[in-house]
Formats: sequence, C-alpha cells, structure tokens
Amino acid sequence: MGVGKSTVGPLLAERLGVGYRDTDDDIVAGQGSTIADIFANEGEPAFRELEKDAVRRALGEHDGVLALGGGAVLDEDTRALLAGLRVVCLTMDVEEAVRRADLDVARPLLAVDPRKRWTELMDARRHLYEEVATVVVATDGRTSDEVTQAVLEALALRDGPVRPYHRSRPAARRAPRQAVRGPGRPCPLDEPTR
Ligand SMILES: Nc1ncnc2c1ncn2[C@@H]1O[C@H](COP(=O)(O)OP(=O)(O)OP(=O)(O)O)[C@@H](O)[C@H]1O
Ligand SMILES: O=C(O)C1=C[C@@H](O)[C@@H](O)[C@H](O)C1
Ligand SMILES: [Mg+2]
Repeated sequence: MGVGKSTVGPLLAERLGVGYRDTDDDIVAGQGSTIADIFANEGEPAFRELEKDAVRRALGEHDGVLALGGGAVLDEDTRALLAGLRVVCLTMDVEEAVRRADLDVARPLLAVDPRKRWTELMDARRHLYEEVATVVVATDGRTSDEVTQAVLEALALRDGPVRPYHRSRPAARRAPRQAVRGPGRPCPLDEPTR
C-alpha cells in the first residue's frame, strides 16, 4: 500500500509501449466513490468483492501494465489468475511506508497508527506477495524512474528482454512460470532485487 504501483505503473507502460490500467481506479470509476468512502459506507468485504471482479475484468480486457490494489492478492481466485503472468512486487521498509502514507490520498487501512497497521498487514500478507511475485523490486531510496528501470532489469534477468504478452498468443508458448522464477526459487521479500 503506497509503495508506488500507480506511480511506476504508467512509467513502465510508457517504457514498454503498452497501455496502463489500475484496478483501484476502475473501482472508483465504476462506483463513483473514493476507496475510503467505499470502505466507510459498505465495508471491507464489499470492497474486496468489487476488487475481485475488477481484477478479473481487467485481466481479461487489458494486455498492458496493470496495477492491482495492495490487498488484491488476499483472494485465492485472484492469485490463481496471476499465475503465468509477470507479476512485479514492489517493496519498501516501514519508515518509507509511513512517509508515503502521509503524502496523499486517504488509505483507509492505514488511517489509524499507520506504522503498526502496515507492519501487521505485511506480516499477514508477505507470503501471498511472495507466492504471486515473479520479481521483487525494492523502491526505498529510488526515484520512480529508477524503480521503473529496476523493474525492467529484474524482469529481463528472469525472462529475457520484456515484451508484452498478448492474449492472442497461445498459452503453451508462454514462458512457464517456474522457468521465469527458477525452479524452487521463491522471491523472498526480504531479498529484493536491487
Ligand atoms: N519511488 C518513490 N519515491 C518516493 N515517493 C514515491 C515513490 N513512488 C511513489 N511515491 C509517492 O508515494 C505515494 C504513494 O504512491 P502511489 O499512489 O503510486 O502508491 P500505490 O502503491 O499506488 O498506493 P495504493 O496502494 O494506495 O494504490 C505518492 O505520494 C507517490 O508520489
Ligand atoms: O492494501 C490494501 O488493502 C489496499 C490497497 C489500495 O491499493 C486500495 O485497494 C485500498 O486502499 C486497500
Ligand atoms: Mg495506487
């Protein structure tokens, strides 16, 4: 949350010459309310249902860079949909998270005691981010342009120069996920690609 998905996503899309889409933006546009208002008025479970639908729809319609909400990976079906795609997990430490949480939009899950909440959320989610990530890229001390470059390099190390997948491309010709990540090699969040 606040790690820079919506900042780096468009830069990455531009570098790759593909479109950019953000499921948080899709939800806000579809509901005509902010995420903070959806959490406040309808509750987190209702938001998660909207998020699940938004991710499914976006993955079906969109071939370019897609930013997911930070909690999208909580859903098992969503995690299954991400298998076989290049998934970039951006990281930062808690100090940076607290700084960025203060910068702009309200993040409902960090509204009270952001340091404690962020740590709790990461403890609960770390294994899910690791499960879906093809590469893990640290953002601390890097500008968004530097993060974008690091993402491209991390993906190229795993997969060769990045070319977008196209939905028309037969699934069998896609690089198998294990080959991208390396057999039995998870992408631990405490050993990000620097
Ligand atoms: N590399 C960076 N260095 C410093 N600040 C950054 C960096 N990337 C993004 N930011 C700032 O951090 C804040 C959060 O960024 P952004 O909204 O892109 O995160 P996000 O991951 O999309 O958040 P959310 O999970 O709420 O969707 C913004 O104020 C943004 O300008
Ligand atoms: O990590 C999370 O649970 C969230 C992240 C944001 O992208 C938003 O989807 C929302 O603020 C919840
Ligand atoms: Mg965002």
